[in-house]
Amino acid sequence: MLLQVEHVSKSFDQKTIIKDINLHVAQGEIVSLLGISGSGKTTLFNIIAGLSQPDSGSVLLQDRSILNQPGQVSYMLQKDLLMPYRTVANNVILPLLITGIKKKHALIKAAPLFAEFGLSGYEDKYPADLSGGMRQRAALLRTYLFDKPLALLDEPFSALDAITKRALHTWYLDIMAKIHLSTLLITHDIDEALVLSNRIYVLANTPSVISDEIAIPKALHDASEFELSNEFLQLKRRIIADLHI
Ligand SMILES: Nc1ncnc2c1ncn2[C@@H]1O[C@H](COP(=O)(O)OP(=O)(O)OP(=O)(O)O)[C@@H](O)[C@H]1O
Repeated sequence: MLLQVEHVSKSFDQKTIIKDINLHVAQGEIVSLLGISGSGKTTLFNIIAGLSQPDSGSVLLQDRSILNQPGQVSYMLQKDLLMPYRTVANNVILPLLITGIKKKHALIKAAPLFAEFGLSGYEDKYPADLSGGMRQRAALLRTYLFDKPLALLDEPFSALDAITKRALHTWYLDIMAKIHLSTLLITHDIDEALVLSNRIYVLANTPSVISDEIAIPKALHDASEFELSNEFLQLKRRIIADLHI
């Protein structure tokens, strides 16, 4: 198993936020953690990223504990956080520069990926020159270049308008089919979770527990117009019931 989160609990100021969380991500899977705002998604994300310590429980990456060890997984935050004064290329290659690769070599290594990520011709532009969707693609490319076994994406598409978001979902599934980046995706968007994930964990109740786990069969994703199908609606109803909304 790539990632195993076992019996993780965390409180702030004597208030338990997440309780006895168990989840896993297998190699190549896209798994969503779905919960309403304030349910503790970011709290769990920070624990997996090694930025925060749980009160109890363990986090294993490839069978090795990564508790309190930042830098073991790559992550992308809600806001893309590209540096405004660096060109797109210079933003994207940061993970390579951090590992000591020379800028010239980093640019050579990243060059073919600009086309893959739909950023050809924008290498020398600045983040402000890009659309919101392009900025998210650049941030995702930067996350990918961290070259860690697992990527944590915290609501990567939440700041986008509905049409751009839908286009980016299609793009995301295409690129994932090529790069097979194992991903734990945090979202509060039920449709997004259903469209993008192999499996979904629903975070609900107070304190938050994993209240449901839903596998989306590949055949459903492959079907045309999955989003308009009865199966989609049934799964959405189930999640709405899980979330008590
Ligand atoms: N460092 C902290 N100190 C005190 N309370 C905190 C801290 N971090 C988070 N919390 C509390 O934990 C709860 C869960 O917050 P968290 O950010 O994990 O939720 P979330 O599901 O990611 O929400 P959103 O979708 O709005 O980002 C909130 O009530 C928040 O106020």
